[in-house]
Amino acid sequence: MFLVGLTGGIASGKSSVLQIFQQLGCAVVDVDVIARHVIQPGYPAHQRIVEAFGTEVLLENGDINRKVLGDLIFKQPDQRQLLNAITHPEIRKEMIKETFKYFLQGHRYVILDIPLLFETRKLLKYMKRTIVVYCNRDTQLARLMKRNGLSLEDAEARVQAQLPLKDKVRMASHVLDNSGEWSNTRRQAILLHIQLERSLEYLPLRLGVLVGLAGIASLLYLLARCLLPSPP
Ligand SMILES: CC(C)(COP(=O)(O)OP(=O)(O)OC[C@H]1O[C@@H](n2cnc3c(N)ncnc32)[C@H](O)[C@@H]1O)[C@@H](O)C(=O)NCCC(=O)NCCS
Ligand SMILES: Nc1ncnc2c1ncn2[C@@H]1O[C@H](COP(=O)(O)OP(=O)(O)OP(=O)(O)O)[C@@H](O)[C@H]1O
Repeated sequence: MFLVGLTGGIASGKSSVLQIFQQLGCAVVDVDVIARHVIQPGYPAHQRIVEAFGTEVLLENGDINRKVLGDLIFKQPDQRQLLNAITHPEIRKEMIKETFKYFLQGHRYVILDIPLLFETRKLLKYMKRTIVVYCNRDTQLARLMKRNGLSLEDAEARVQAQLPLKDKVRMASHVLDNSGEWSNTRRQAILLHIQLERSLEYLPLRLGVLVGLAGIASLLYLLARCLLPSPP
């Protein structure tokens, strides 16, 4: 198995592209979904967020008020770092669990949608390939304002909380241009999936595991022969 990191800018179309890969039967991990999960009431990150940001970031039912917390962290880099320090370790633990599950199921590759892959860089070394979902800045802002009901100023603050998309494009091994029609993006994603499915990059890890298992089996066999009495 090998890992493919999918990233891009806010509202550039990562989740939409991830859905295509999922429909094609790929193993996918969505970090935004995990990020929502680990800050639910009862999870350690929830308590730490309340300790750090106060009860003002809570809704009446105890859930995190995403709008209030978002407005806070997208405009203040120090607050953003604080939230990242609380949430990212919890997110990474869940990602590892989900990825390992796919490994056991025998998938050739797993696509992980990691919005901040190039910003935090912690997981970059584990990615055999990286995909950036790109769209031009005006389209990005327009889609973000429409989807989240944001003003231009708030949308720009969110875009600026991340590395410029053009820089991410330069660092990627594959780029999917999602500036145009949806059908066009879909075509690009399908072609990339075919390419990834044909890749032999899954073999080293699979062979490594097989060799390891064979080694353990041989050891157990030798041990059994030494310990068990030999037949008369
Ligand atoms: C601040 C929160 C509550 C805002 O929630 P909201 O529903 O408005 O946004 P959502 O979670 O859907 O995220 C949308 C996008 O915002 C961007 N984004 C989210 N968090 C961050 C961050 N800390 N820094 C930069 N960009 C971010 C990503 O592109 C993400 O895909 C939420 O994003 C959050 O808990 N963020 C911290 C966890 C995190 O870093 N997530 C990003 C993936 S590691
Ligand atoms: N090719 C497209 N044409 C028109 N609208 C699109 C296209 N691609 C995505 N969108 C719309 O743009 C918005 C952002 O897309 P999406 O949620 O997939 O982005 P994202 O990168 O996952 O966002 P985030 O960073 O916030 O998680 C959505 O409302 C989606 O429906």
